[in-house]
Amino acid sequence: MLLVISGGITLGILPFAILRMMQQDWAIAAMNLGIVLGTSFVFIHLLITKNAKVARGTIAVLTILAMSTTIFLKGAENVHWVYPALTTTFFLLSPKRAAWLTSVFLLLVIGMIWTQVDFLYLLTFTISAGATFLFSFAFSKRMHKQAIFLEHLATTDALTGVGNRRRLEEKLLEITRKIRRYPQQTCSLVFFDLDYFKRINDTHGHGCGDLVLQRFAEVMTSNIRDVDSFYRLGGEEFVLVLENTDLFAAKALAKKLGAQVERTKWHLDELKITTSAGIAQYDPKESSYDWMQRADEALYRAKDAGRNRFITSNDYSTS
Ligand SMILES: Nc1nc2c(ncn2[C@@H]2O[C@H](COP(=O)(O)OP(=O)(O)OP(=O)(O)O)[C@@H](O)[C@H]2O)c(=O)[nH]1
Repeated sequence: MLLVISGGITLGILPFAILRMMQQDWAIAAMNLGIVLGTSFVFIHLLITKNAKVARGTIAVLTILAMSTTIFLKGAENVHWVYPALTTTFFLLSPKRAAWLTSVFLLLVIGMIWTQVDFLYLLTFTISAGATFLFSFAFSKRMHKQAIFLEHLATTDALTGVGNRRRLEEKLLEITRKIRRYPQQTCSLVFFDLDYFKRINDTHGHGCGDLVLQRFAEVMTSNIRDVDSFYRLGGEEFVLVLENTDLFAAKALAKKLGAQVERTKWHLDELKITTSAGIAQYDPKESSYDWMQRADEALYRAKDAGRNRFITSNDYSTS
């Protein structure tokens, strides 16, 4: 979308820039050229970095600058360009940033046309532009809230409230990018799985199993650092992401958490629950998928070795 907008503006404004130069209307030609350069930069930057934030900010600022310059050079008869500039800015930026930028813009425009129009025109313009500002702000705020809510729904496990597989994949992508850039940093993954969970469902019912999963997630999240994060991969399989933690420290923590789970009081006194874990430290040469595969393989080994075990990818030979 932003690629189309920036590419479209570049191609749309370029002929006008050339036309103005031929007409020797240098001020407008310079402004048009500035827009063309700015949007070309956005287009190329977006293609290379895929960073939409910079693109949104740059297009919004260019829009405001272009409209202000037009009104400054061509006078109050061009003041109607304020309305699309307001809605465009609220479309591109967060409600707060857009409100700041457009407030400054509106004050600037009022300052520029002040002496060119009569009082009634100025009043009408101020009220209509103010109303556009307010409705754009309210609309943008609502959209922003809904976007945050939808993002939360799409990345949260409904039963336990911890992040789901999608959020885990986003996190791993962020971490693998960071460690490839700074290879001295470490990060370890711990795949946790409740042992014989099917028996709990079969003996006490699915509802009891659900309560165990919820309590398990609570126990884990309340015993890790703020920088660590915990996710449900699906079923009774969970993943702990430990930043700045090597394999050795991750194994020690996994054991500690496993012991904590064993000591936990569940809603039924007779429940005794243990966990198994597979641990792998990130190797900058591998993909996040391969990293997860190694932790999963270690978990498989832990189950195979009798459960209630904590095994790292270095504890067995892969050859
Ligand atoms: N209550 C509940 N059960 C679930 C949920 N998701 C998956 N399960 C159940 O979890 C059980 C997992 O069983 P298995 O894969 O055999 O694992 P297990 O019994 O823990 O055996 P090991 O992992 O080998 O120790 C299955 O019975 C699933 O139906 C859920 O959201 N709630």
